Amino acid sequence: MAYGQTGTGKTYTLGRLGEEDTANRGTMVRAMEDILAEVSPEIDSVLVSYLQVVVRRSRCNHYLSELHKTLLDSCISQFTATRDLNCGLANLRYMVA
Ligand SMILES: Nc1ncnc2c1ncn2[C@@H]1O[C@H](COP(=O)(O)OP(=O)(O)OP(=O)(O)O)[C@@H](O)[C@H]1O
Repeated sequence: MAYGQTGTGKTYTLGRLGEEDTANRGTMVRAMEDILAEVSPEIDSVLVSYLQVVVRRSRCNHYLSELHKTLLDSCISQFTATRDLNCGLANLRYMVA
């Protein structure tokens, strides 16, 4: 999990692929590597979901508690879900105006 102001390095820390040097891989990519090393394609299936929360105003605590309530109530309809059909990655995006 990463949180912070825009441009502070969340994607850099979590998502770098490290295509030229594996030492540069991000945390999320390393975790996926470990998981995929343990699965058998014949018998296992792996589902990946990704939740992105965008808070546009400065009253973060108010919106984060709203999000917490939403998650507890399982109001999934408030999320915009997109799915990359090529890789199966689900991107759940919760927008707070
Ligand atoms: N530790 C770091 N070393 C070098 N460059 C960095 C580092 N962290 C971030 N950057 C660079 O800073 C820029 C912004 O980083 P990044 O896109 O990861 O931010 P972010 O928090 O994910 O932003 P947003 O919330 O807008 O998606 C990128 O060009 C990234 O390469």
